[in-house]
Amino acid sequence: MSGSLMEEMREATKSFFATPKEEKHKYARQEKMFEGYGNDMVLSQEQVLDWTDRLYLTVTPASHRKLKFWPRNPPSFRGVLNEYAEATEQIGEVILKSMAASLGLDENCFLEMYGQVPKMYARFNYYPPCPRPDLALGVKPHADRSALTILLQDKDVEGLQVEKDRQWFRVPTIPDALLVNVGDQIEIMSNGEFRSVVHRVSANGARERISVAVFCMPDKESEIEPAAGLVDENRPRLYKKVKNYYQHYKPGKKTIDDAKI
Ligand SMILES: O=C(O)CCC(=O)C(=O)O
Ligand SMILES: [Fe+2]
Repeated sequence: MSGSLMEEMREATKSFFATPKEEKHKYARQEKMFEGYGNDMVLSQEQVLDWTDRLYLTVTPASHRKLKFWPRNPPSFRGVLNEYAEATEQIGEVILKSMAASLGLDENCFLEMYGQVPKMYARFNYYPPCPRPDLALGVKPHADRSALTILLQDKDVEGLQVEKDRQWFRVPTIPDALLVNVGDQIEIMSNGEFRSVVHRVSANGARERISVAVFCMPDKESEIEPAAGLVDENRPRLYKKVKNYYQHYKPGKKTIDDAKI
């Protein structure tokens, strides 16, 4: 993907979040629905909210788009997102093939489990400056329920952190790079060879930050499970067969634990 397309996507995202709130509310998500503009879905009174505003859209297949949630302002938004989605889809495919091949599997092994109608959702994240960054997080620790997440980070402002060995490590911003996170579904398909990464976003006292996460997902009718080539007497099967995994979310729990044998 060209650096200029990344920059156009960042600019369109910033411009959307900078429009007046009446404009953004035209795309507001309905209660209990994930698609549209808003913030955290409130599932309990004790819930601590993330310090962020979001816009959540289905981007592929094009026939599943709900255009009523696609911003008209800035006017470039829809065209840029369309182009960005096509480029991202191709990158996702190349990475899935390479990941399968790197494990000695047929390169189409993961793609075949993806089924007929793989999906991509885009989540546009806006993190306003936070008066008490010591008390809040932009996004709480979580692992993505996608297969892969292709992340376009802010060009200037850091915030993302990944967990390894019970420690948090900051992820630097690299202007012309996309960051690819392994999600839960690749962990399952690879029988744990690739691990879904736990990550969070810190709050920033001085500067706003944006990011665009594209979640790549198998068809919800498709069953996914550890690839047969990765299971033998020395490598026991670690995960069950799952379907429509994205909907398995349980607040406060690690979704992947449900899939473990
Ligand atoms: O803002 C970021 O860098 C990460 C956002 C994220 O983890 C997500 O949207 O799932
Ligand atoms: Fe995430």
